[in-house]
Amino acid sequence: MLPAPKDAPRRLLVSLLRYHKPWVALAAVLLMFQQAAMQAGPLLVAFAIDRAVPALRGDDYGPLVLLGSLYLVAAVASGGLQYVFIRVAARINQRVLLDLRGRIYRHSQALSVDFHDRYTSGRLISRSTTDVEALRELLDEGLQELIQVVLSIVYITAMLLVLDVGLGGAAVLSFVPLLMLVRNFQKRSMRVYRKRSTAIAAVIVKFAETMNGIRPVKSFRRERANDAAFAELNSHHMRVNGDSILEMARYVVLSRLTANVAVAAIVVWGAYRVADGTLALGVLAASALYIRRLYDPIDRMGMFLNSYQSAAASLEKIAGLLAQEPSVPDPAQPRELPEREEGKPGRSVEFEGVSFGYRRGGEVLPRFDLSIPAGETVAVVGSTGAGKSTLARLLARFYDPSHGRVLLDGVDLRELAVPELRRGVVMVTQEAFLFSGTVAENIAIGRPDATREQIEDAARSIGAHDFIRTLPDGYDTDVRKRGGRISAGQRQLVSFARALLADPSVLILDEATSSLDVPGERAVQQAMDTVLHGRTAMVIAHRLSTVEIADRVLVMSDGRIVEDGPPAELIAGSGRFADLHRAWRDSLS
Ligand SMILES: Nc1ncnc2c1ncn2[C@@H]1O[C@H](COP(=O)(O)OP(=O)(O)OP(=O)(O)O)[C@@H](O)[C@H]1O
Repeated sequence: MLPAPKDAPRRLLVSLLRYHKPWVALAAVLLMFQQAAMQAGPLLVAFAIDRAVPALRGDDYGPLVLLGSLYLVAAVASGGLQYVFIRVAARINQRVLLDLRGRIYRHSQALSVDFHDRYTSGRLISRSTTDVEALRELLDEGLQELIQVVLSIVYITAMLLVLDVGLGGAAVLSFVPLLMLVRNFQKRSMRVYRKRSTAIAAVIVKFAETMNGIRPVKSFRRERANDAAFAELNSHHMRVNGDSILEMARYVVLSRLTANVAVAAIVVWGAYRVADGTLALGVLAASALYIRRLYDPIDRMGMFLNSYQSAAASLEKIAGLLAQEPSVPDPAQPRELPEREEGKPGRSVEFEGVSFGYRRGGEVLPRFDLSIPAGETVAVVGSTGAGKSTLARLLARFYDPSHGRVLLDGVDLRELAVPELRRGVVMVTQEAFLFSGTVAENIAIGRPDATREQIEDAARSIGAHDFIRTLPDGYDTDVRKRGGRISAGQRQLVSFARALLADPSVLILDEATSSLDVPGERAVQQAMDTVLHGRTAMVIAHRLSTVEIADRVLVMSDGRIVEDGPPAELIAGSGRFADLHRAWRDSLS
């Protein structure tokens, strides 16, 4: 679980309700009047028995008619107030939930890549679905229950004391064991609810992971193994859920038993006193009704505690998530990039005394310096795990270096204003991800204000225009609906068109490892030439043809740059790259 300050859940709830203070106050006032109207009933019964019945014997109908009318008015008022209250409460609750879901989304998106390396999307989905749902239950039912319970206890105790101090006092005393039960239930159920929230998150994580990786699942025939793993998580969730129901059942049974014993004792005592003549019959009848009503809320208190504990466990998790700070924060005093000279291609990049390690694990890139002049295309090669992607991610500022600085035209990336960084450096990743929306929208992601003409121009320059036109709705084809029809090579072309339109000064390209058919490969190669032209570029190269168009090659091994020079020079030498190049050539012949 993510760490959060101890009172973070409470503070989160308060901050969510902060904007709705007047409405919360109105809801509280409505409930106060509603409860007063509701609790007037037994008192009116006492008057009816002790006053109206004797008056009736003297043919005086007045008191009975009055009491009957009052009873009716109280019942109608109670119902009417309850209706208005429900509407007000729904208004508050829906807005609070809207706000919370929005906060979770915005915050999760703002957190840095290293957070998402650790915290799976399944867990995030669980936070914004089941955990928000737990809060909804608390707000929709729980809080209303709580206020009603507290108010009815206060009103009823006051009524009982007014009717008869002895009976009232006895009823108050009987609350001591009940409160002890409540406390005990609260402690035990919190543990269970924490476990339950984790268990349901595990179910969702497994689900999301399987469906995200459905292709490898199919190709490795993982269905059975996954079914077994899922069944285990699913039944664990069921067991933990069962535990929470048992806790509730235990509480309900014990509290009812205690309440019934108390009612019996008080009624027996009251009956003796009526027989003695120290208590009026109407007062006993009203007291018995009130005492029943007094203990009724104890069950409902259980319901409230149930939803409260469940919501508290969920709020704890949500608060933990919201307390996370981005590890790659926006600069406090953002700096602009210097004006670009007319005709100068791209911007210069400088890694100055940089070293880096991921949060989990040791140092991946030991201290190094690297200078890339503006307009240069650098191909980075090396064996798997050598640190090529890590180098690229530092330049894209997915992570900040542990030591040293990465400079763009002399400005530290950490100080660079966010829009400048967005325009300055763009990374095209291997998977060429397409978002839901049309092809045109996908191309325009880096420049939302682009006109249709500019979008089509970019696609044309990349060589994607012809295939896009053959799609069912051309540029307006929804990529998710037709996702299956856009091949890997075409997806890459779309992502190149996107990069070309965004027109960054520095382009980082993680070349796809998956090989395409020969025409597809050629099209992608040409598109790459176009997109790299006129800017500074870093390409993680997996193809010989890519290396050959680079001005310079960096060979990486174990996080170090072991060779650095123009491709022709390195090929002619006797180093690692020359070996690699020979192997490549051999594989082509
Ligand atoms: N998110 C991460 N968290 C922790 N360690 C990581 C992370 N990403 C990469 N590493 C580690 O950093 C080292 C360098 O990885 P990197 O992905 O930069 O290599 P690469 O040269 O790009 O490899 P490939 O060609 O296979 O993509 C590896 O040892 C890897 O295990």
